[in-house]
Amino acid sequence: MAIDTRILITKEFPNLVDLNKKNNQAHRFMEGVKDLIELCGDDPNRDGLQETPYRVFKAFLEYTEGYREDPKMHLEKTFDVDHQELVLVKNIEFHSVCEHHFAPFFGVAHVGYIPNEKITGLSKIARMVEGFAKRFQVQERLTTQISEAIEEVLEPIGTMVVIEAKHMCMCGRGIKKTSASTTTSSVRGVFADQSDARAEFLSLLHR
Ligand SMILES: Nc1nc2c(ncn2[C@@H]2O[C@H](COP(=O)(O)OP(=O)(O)OP(=O)(O)O)[C@@H](O)[C@H]2O)c(=O)[nH]1
Ligand SMILES: [Zn+2]
Repeated sequence: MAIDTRILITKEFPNLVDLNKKNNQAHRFMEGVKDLIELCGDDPNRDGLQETPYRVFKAFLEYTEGYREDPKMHLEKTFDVDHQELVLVKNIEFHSVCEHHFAPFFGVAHVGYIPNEKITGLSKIARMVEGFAKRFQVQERLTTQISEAIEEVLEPIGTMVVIEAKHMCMCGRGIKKTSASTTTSSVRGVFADQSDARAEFLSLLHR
C-alpha cells in the first residue's frame, strides 16, 4: 500500500512542510522525482519505487543542508593563544554534489592557517568544511570558500587549503576515468607571498 509521504515528512521536517498546502515544496519535489522515474522508463508505482520520491527528497535535504546554515559561524568561537605557527588539520573527509550533474564528489580537505592571536577549535574547521560541502558545488569554489571563511573570521597571518577529490561524473559516466582525481588549492596571506610557507605546509602534509 502506498504510504503518505507527506505525513512522514511533516513529522521529520515540520518547518519545511505545511500539510494544509497541497502544493508545498516537499510535495512538488516528490512529484518531480515521480516524473523523473517515468521519463527514465520505469513505473513510480511499482513496489520498490513507491517510497523513492520520499527517500530522494530526504537525501537531497541532507546533501544540501549547508544552505540552511552559515558555515563561517562555526569558526566564531575563538581563543586567544600566542601561537604564530602553522596549524594544519589534514584529511577532513567530505562529500559534496557536483553542480553540473548532481553526481557526488568526495575526498579530503587539508586546512592550514597561521594564527594572528585568534585560534578556533579544530572540530570547528571540519564543521565549516561540511557546511560548504553540503551544497551544489564545484571543487574550486569549495576550496576558495573554505580559505575565505578562515581569512574573514580568524584574520590569520595566512591560510592554505588543499582539496583532493574524486568526481563521480568523471568515473561512472561521460569520460569514465575511474582513477582520475583532482587537487585544488587556495592560498592567502603569507602562503600567497612566500614559497617557504607553502613548502612548510606541503612538507607537513606529506609526512
Ligand atoms: N572545474 C570543475 N569542473 C567540474 C567539477 N565537477 C564537474 N565538472 C565538470 O563540469 C563539466 C561540465 O561540462 P559540460 O560539457 O557542460 O557537460 P557534459 O556534456 O556532461 O560534459 P562531460 O562530463 O565531458 O560529458 C565537465 O567537464 C565536468 O567534468 C568541478 O568541481 N570543477
Ligand atoms: Zn559533474
